[in-house]
Amino acid sequence: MSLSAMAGSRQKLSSVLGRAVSPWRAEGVSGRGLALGGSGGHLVRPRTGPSVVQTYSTATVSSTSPAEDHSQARPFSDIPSPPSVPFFGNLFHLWREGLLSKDKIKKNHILMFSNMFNQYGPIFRWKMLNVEMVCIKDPVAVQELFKKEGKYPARIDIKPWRRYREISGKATGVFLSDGKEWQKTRTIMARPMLRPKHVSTYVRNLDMVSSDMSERLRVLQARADGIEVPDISDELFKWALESICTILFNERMGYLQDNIPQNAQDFIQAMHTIFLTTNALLVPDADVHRFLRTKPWRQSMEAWDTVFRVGEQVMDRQLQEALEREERGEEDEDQPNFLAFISSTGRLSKDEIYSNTIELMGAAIDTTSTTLLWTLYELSRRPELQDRLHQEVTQVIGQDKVMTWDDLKDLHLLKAVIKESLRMYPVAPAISRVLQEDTVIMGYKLPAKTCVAAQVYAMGRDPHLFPDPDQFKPERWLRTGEAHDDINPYSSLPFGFGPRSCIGRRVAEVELQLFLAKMSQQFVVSQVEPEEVSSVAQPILMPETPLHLRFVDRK
Ligand code: HEM
Repeated sequence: MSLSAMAGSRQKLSSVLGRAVSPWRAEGVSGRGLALGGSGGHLVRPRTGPSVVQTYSTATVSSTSPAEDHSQARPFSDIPSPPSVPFFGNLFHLWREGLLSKDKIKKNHILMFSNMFNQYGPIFRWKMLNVEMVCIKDPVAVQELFKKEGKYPARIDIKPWRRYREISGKATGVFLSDGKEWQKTRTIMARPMLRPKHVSTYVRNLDMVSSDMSERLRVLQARADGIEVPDISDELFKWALESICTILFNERMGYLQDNIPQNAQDFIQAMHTIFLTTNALLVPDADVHRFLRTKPWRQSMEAWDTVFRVGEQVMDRQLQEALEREERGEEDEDQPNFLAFISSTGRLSKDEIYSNTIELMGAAIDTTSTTLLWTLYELSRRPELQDRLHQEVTQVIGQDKVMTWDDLKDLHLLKAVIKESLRMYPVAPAISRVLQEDTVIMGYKLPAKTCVAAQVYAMGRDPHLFPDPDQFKPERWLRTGEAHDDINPYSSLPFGFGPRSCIGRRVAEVELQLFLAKMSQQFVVSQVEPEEVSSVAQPILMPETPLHLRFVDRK
């Protein structure tokens, strides 16, 4: 398919680049709706109708409709909370409990949130200086929260990231914008990112990426002479960057090799720095760090500079090459790509196109690669599960065939493995919404602007919601599984929910499916020294210690 075929409302490439060339036309894609459900017809998926069976039973107050009655609702101050003092809130209590030390903060998805639910029940509030939050882990309440998120759902403000845009004059992309601006951008980007018709066209290129990745693993394993593949997370970061760039630009970047361009390495490193400094910058407030020019502030700002510098270079080159091809009258694009599509709509400025594309590059690396890492870790502990996966993949795809979108639909066990991995290790341990109006949740009156966090990690590990929550059991997601009907779909929402949910969900799922299918065809993965690995949230949920994995060829 040519670039012209991807174009929308006749924007000229010249209007992105400032030169005169022929207009791009749009492909007419119909249908609507976001990727709310799982990916396989045989998997349990969130339902949007009335609440499903509530399996959580420790709620001290009713969480459903009667409580919506504002007149009967209890005041905000009645919500259980750790001991608090005026202005400082729970600061001293949390400090006394040791939850604010650098090491403990990383474990707070367990130490603070999971434990406080045990202590206070399925809803509690906490406050530290200017940050106040209500945490919930009742799936029915989570469903209520999303139902009431309003026309322009908003997450908690990640101030340091937003400040960078303000200071540098860069446009705000879909992740950080709110209100009408968010809605406009989201509507434009949802088409190439979420519609199956678009996403299915990325499969061919992504299949090549996963084949190359398998080859790379084979080479690295041979070099390691039967011992672990060194720096497996670094390899997965490169895989994630190669995958997303293939989707965004329809071009292979060549990142699956030993020496990748310094720019790409800088980009990956800068994204890690941005995540690693975020928690520190939120307390007491990003502006205090800015005023004092603290180390995390400087590191974060430099990292954003790097992300934009590299991202802009990549995009300048992509647009320039596209322009030159058009000027030569070449119709050499037989695959759609994201950049061509959003440029062609004519509804985003060049700065907005750049910021949004760079945000997608950034959002795609640590999320997808960490999910893959956790999945490999769990698979390495279940050789019999790997055999069943191998069987499924060889039955559906065979040994060498190029994988297609239709093939992926039939990989039910593989999809259940990914769902289970995300239940136990959700990249984002919590998902927040800032209430747009006064709202009653679980029988309490919450004023507008309250930040409510659905604690995804805590729900995923709740034995009332998932029997044996610390056991990796993909079977629970299969229709043939014994307990699947009891799973409340709102109890595992690793990609969030509703119109503000992860826009990269479908592409992430396809990338993971292709990688894991190829890997199951060809390798058995094992841990060099089997060991338990625990998680840290920084703020992405990552393994606390490096994983030592070995990939043994099945041939
Ligand atoms: C396993 C991989 C991934 C996970 C678990 C994940 C998870 C999430 C979550 C939890 C959110 C917040 C949703 C909400 O507030 O309801 C989110 C938002 C977002 N994600 Fe992902 N993500 C993944 C991969 C990706 C990829 C590959 C991309 C880019 C291609 C991406 C781009 C974004 C963007 C742009 C948003 C903000 C959307 C908006 O505000 O409208 N994510 N993601």
